[in-house]
Amino acid sequence: MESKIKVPGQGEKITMQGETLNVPSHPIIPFVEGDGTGRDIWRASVRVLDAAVEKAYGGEKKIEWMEVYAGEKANEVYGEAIWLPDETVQAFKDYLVGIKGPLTTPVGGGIRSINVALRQELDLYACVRPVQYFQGVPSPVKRPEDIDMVIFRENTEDIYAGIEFKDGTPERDRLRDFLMNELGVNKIRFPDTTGLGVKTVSKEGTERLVRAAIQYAIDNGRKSVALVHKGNIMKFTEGSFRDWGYDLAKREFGGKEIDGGPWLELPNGIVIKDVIADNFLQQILLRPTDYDVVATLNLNGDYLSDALAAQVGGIGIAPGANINYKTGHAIFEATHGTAPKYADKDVINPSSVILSGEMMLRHLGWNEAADLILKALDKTIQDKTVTYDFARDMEGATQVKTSEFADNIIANMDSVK
Ligand SMILES: NC(=O)C1=CN([C@@H]2O[C@H](COP(=O)(O)OP(=O)(O)OC[C@H]3O[C@@H](n4cnc5c(N)ncnc54)[C@H](OP(=O)(O)O)[C@@H]3O)[C@@H](O)[C@H]2O)C=CC1
Ligand SMILES: O=C(O)CCC(=O)C(=O)O
Ligand SMILES: [Mg+2]
Repeated sequence: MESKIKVPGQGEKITMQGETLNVPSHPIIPFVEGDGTGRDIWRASVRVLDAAVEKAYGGEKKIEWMEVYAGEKANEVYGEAIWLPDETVQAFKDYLVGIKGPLTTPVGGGIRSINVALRQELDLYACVRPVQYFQGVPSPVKRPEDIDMVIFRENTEDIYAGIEFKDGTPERDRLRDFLMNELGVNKIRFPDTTGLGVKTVSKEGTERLVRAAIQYAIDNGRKSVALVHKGNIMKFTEGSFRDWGYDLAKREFGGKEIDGGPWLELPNGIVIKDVIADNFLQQILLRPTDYDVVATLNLNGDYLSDALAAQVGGIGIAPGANINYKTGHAIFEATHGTAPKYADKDVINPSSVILSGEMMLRHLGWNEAADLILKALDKTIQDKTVTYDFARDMEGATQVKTSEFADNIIANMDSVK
């Protein structure tokens, strides 16, 4: 099939030297615009990212953007029902670092998640979602400023991986019969209408995620890493996640038991602890300062990241990254989805993708441009010129469009520099 990707005439690939990224001054970075509100958000975000780089480096550095296609736009561009073209996956592999907007996944039947597929194809095992509060953002809790957490969500395993068999299919019948006849699973109801899913959690998958979380805590001077799980019920998946996490912290990071365990303290004072997921959900509302870096399984991480985002103002301001720390592959993306009811209305909050871009710039070592984005976004919120989601609960706010919000951030870069 003829390639639809136009490689920019200028710019170079980002490469990996050992375990370090080698970033040219004009890196080629693939992007997927995204479905639904992705279009408005990307249009606004790319202007903010380019302006930050231009203002921080005066033209010495520049991102050469390369559009690659996935989701609904891939169907349009390739002219058939192709959701994730091979050349898109290959481009993310070849160029190492990319960014994407949200992509639609139908509920029930239809295609499986392209977002999940990309994470699996590139083995982007850590989904890193920082949750921080920007002063002035309306929040449903009394002290949102107490929330400062970074979620490390395992990104390639668990029930989220989609090993499922629909009721009434021969595959479901075979798996059910195997469970009942070969493994003696006969104490639960198994009506014919049962759908079956498989939850996979491995030691290797757990260790590389927990290792990344602890390393992040060490590198960033954080206080604790909490292993969040439902290991009392799912003993050999979520329970093992907890046990393997503690073992790794002892073996590789010198963790010593506090008062006979299971909590540990690392030589630099970082506490490794664990908490059962339902309890965690109430504690983050009541005592968020008890939590800092969080390491958790895939589905828990999905739920927790939206819940925590709500506490600091909503998923409109919740960024993220999907990273493989060994290969250097990374795709940055917001926590939220396509929010289809707002598509093409130029109203949605672009902050999550802008902040995902900010994380990407920091990942490249372009901290000056990243800092500029944070400061300018902060000022824009302080000025109370915000999109509908913040304006509806912010006294004295002026509601602006997605594109205007981006204009204001760019304009504010000069005053905060
Ligand atoms: N990584 C990805 O690509 C993801 C894709 N999805 C997919 O997106 C589709 C829609 O999912 P859905 O469950 O509705 O979740 P969404 O995250 O798309 O939207 C849920 C609600 O969150 C609020 N919201 C979302 N984005 C923003 C934003 N940028 N600014 C302000 N508010 C925002 C809106 O709330 P309000 O109505 O209050 O204004 C919106 O109605 C599904 O197909 C799903 O699979 C979902 C999550 C991640
Ligand atoms: O892939 C999807 O459609 C949903 C993904 C999601 O909710 C997430 O990554 O947080
Ligand atoms: Mg989600």
